[in-house]
Amino acid sequence: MRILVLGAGGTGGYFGGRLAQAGVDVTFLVRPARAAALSADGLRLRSPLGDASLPVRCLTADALADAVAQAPYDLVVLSCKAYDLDSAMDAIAPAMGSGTAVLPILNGLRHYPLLDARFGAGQVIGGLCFISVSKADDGSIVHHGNAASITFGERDGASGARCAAFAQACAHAGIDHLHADDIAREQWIKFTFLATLAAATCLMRASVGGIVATSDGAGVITALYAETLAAAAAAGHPVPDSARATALGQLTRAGSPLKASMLHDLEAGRRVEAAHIVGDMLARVRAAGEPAPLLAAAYCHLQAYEALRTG
Ligand SMILES: NC(=O)C1=CN([C@@H]2O[C@H](COP(=O)(O)OP(=O)(O)OC[C@H]3O[C@@H](n4cnc5c(N)ncnc54)[C@H](OP(=O)(O)O)[C@@H]3O)[C@@H](O)[C@H]2O)C=CC1
Ligand SMILES: CC(C)(CO)C(=O)C(=O)O
Repeated sequence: MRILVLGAGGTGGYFGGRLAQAGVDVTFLVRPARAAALSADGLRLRSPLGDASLPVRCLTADALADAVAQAPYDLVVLSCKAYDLDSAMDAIAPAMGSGTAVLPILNGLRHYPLLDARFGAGQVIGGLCFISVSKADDGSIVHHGNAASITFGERDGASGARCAAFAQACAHAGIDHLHADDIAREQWIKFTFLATLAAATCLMRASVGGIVATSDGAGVITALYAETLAAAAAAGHPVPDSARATALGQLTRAGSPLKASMLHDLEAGRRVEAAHIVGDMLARVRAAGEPAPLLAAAYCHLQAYEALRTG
């Protein structure tokens, strides 16, 4: 399977790097500054699952059409931030021939209608990932903790040769993965968990452990999670009881250092995916006719942060 990974930041750098390390045919589609750094230093991973320093193939958008003419890609793994989606879709467009699928691993759901409109729903696989990872100032990919998994599946429920081939590539690279038969269910389990985590940790500027150590912290997080569950139910994908229990356990664990990647971005003064994650969840709960005062407070806070950040 020939794979093109858009972006060599946290998630794309980690998963693409692990695939490349195992000898899978991977090329990174990156912007010029990242291409220069990757050509000079290779891709460096710092991870509890093993450090690596790898020579990797990379391309910039202007060279993609020629590369595709020589040999098309089977799969494009999309790992940009949501606010870069338009430019990322422009960049991958020359690779999106009729036999090429795109697998987004972004958080949230709002990118799917946009990808469908641009490339056709049949070419868009459902995906998500669980990992805590970032690109350090020196360009290396720093993985925090041991979790590093990808979940993917055809959105029409078909078993699909392309997902099977990607599952095989992940297995070959030792990447924890789930080829899901109901990807919408997995997406809603992740989206409700993540939107709660992002809203709570960004609003309180604290880890889960820091929040639940306060007098009402666990109750606030539980109430936030309940707001998001209403959106999942209204979408026809209610979060199963066992998944709720697991999520709430993680969201209210005493002493937990867990923070959303959005809080890491916020603490570093970077742009955040506020509209894509918390704002979109809020809109979905409201469209379902349910109250969402805590999501509204979190989204208000994030918008105020963005306004201050951009001056
Ligand atoms: N980080 C994490 O722990 C997790 C993140 N996620 C989700 O994954 C998604 C990606 O996050 P993350 O990997 O952290 O983001 P990063 O910002 O670390 O990486 C995104 C990369 O995409 C590149 N990119 C954006 N637009 C283009 C373009 N047009 N052409 C080429 N490259 C482009 C950026 O390049 P450049 O450097 O040039 O700007 C950047 O390196 C987000 O939706 C996030 O919420 C999900 C789970 C965990
Ligand atoms: C919750 C987590 C860490 C899981 O991957 C995540 O997706 C994020 O913080 O963006």
